[in-house]
Amino acid sequence: MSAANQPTPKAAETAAPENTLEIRKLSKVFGGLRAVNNMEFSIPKGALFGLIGPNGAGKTTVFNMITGVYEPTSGDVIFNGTNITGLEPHLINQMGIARTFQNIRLFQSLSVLDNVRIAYHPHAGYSMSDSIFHNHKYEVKEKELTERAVEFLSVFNLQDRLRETAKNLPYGEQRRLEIARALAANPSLLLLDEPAAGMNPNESVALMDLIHFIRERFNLTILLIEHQMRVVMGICETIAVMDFGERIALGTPQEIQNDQRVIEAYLGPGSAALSEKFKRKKN
Ligand SMILES: Nc1ncnc2c1ncn2[C@@H]1O[C@H](COP(=O)(O)OP(=O)(O)OP(=O)(O)O)[C@@H](O)[C@H]1O
Repeated sequence: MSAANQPTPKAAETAAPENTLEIRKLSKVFGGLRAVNNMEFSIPKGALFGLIGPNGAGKTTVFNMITGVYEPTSGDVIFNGTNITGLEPHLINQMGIARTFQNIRLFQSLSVLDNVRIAYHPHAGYSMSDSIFHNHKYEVKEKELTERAVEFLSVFNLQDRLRETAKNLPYGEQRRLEIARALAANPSLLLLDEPAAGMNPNESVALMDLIHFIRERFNLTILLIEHQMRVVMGICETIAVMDFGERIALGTPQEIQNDQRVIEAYLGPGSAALSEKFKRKKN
């Protein structure tokens, strides 16, 4: 769909203004497979919200519908009171939603600095002809852009890595750089897809600190998919659990850990009853 043919975002009449994101009866069907079925949740401004579930539950498909990668089969995505369902990914990004990916996506052969400079470029403030003729305006704006990127990278403790090629960074630093790149677009909602995947326990703890830090520093609302339970339970205030495309539970980490359907989804049928028996025996 071209930008000119994009549906105009509509104000959603009933959206609660304090919610940054509302997912309403969202479904996605691939051929015969209902990957997401009537998914619903709301994320208040400033919250840290977790989306979990076994492999293939539909979590990434939800992310892809929020960010415009997939058009929902039905249902709505409301962002800051505006219906953004079906808009192109770049428009959704410009409106203030940024994401990271399950498999880190960086410009692997570029430097750390250039990875962030590229993310800033849509806001560079010079025209195509300024850049072709390398005029004074271009030089000044490029210098400003580099200074901003350096300052920004120091927030992520990557200031000593500016000239390093992205692919040569240790894994934990590549994750930090990916988050920095996403935040360079100045979003208000950040979607993190399995940020702790492949991390050792020390790196996971550092990541949890970083997520708390960026929420405060950049005034963010954060939606997180994560398989490492220690990370999800440790930082999320509310968690939605999916299984076979459906929401099977919603609550605080403590509520989720004790939910029978969640235990069965992760451990198999009958396991909730077994764990109850075990609890009673212990008592
Ligand atoms: N583009 C697609 N075409 C067809 N089927 C798809 C497509 N994308 C996802 N699916 C299917 O939809 C279902 C949900 O996939 P999804 O990737 O959303 O799950 P997930 O919960 O993110 O899993 P994981 O934790 O393993 O990443 C799976 O059965 C998957 O095979």
